[in-house]
Amino acid sequence: MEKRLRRRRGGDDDDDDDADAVESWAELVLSYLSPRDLAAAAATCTALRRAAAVVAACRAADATGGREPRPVPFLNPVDSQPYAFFIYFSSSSSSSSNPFPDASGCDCDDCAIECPCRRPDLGFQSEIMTECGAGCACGVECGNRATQRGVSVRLKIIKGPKKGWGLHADQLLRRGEFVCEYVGEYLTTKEARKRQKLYDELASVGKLSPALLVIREHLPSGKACLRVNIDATRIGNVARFINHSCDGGNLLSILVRNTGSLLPRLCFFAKRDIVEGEELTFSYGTASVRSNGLPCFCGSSCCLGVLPSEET
Ligand SMILES: C[S@@+](CC[C@H](N)C(=O)[O-])C[C@H]1O[C@@H](n2cnc3c(N)ncnc32)[C@H](O)[C@@H]1O
Repeated sequence: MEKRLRRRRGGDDDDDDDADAVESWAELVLSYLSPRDLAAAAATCTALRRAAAVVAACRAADATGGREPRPVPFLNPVDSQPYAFFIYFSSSSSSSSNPFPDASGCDCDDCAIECPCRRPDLGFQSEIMTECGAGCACGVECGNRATQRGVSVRLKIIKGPKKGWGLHADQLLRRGEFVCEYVGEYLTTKEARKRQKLYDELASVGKLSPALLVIREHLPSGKACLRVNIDATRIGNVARFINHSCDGGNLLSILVRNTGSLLPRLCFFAKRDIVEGEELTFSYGTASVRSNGLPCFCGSSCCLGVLPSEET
């Protein structure tokens, strides 16, 4: 950041000490400010205005802020909004180091060949997959941790006239290829209900694009159901930009459970070959559509006209 700032200023030697001080903490502080607060900070002095411009340009150039293997840029052919603001949390957060020494895990020489963490009856197209976890001896490069290395395919976030920002492939994605995890805050159902109410109010007047997902995992007994609430509205990753399609979309959503973990993670894989530039979509669900549902603009021939929204 410091180097970039200096380059942008053309190496002026007459910048005062205050400006240098600003540069040293600008990235740390300004990159956490909302666009409104960033603009307010920029209005206070020249040094902050320069620093804020760099922060804004960096955000637009890479939504991940360097936290994924590849940058994911924002592109906006619709209006002047340069980026969408949220706190980025990397999908590679599922650590391979073991914070719980007693946690169960495998000790294989090569998990890609045979591994107790891998359920052989499950695989691509199944609704649930299992991967090595924090208690396993293997590292992040293990062959049974395909969804734990972050977003390694090329993606871009493009704003559309009706659906807002959407996630697009920026390369050919092969059928079955891992795309990204749906990263966000895991909420209790009580908190999810509280937030959903607020989000509905804000969304109905166009002030927010909520990204609160409710997942239900039917447990093997068939008698119980685990409800998981993931809210990517304020804290999340690129998956928070995936829009809904009534035809089910081109992404397959699969629950992935790491050995030793109670909660599953929701991961997206290419359902078929997806060409460069194509928008990535999945179905938000066929659950009962609420009367205050937002209009759906997925454009598919089977569009219901209203966004599915689960009763929370
Ligand atoms: C998870 S966010 C997706 C990213 C969002 N488009 C944005 O700009 O941040 C979900 C929100 O996107 C919009 N959205 C998603 N799919 C849509 C669709 N098919 N038609 C209209 N709006 C859609 C709705 O506002 C929805 O609440």
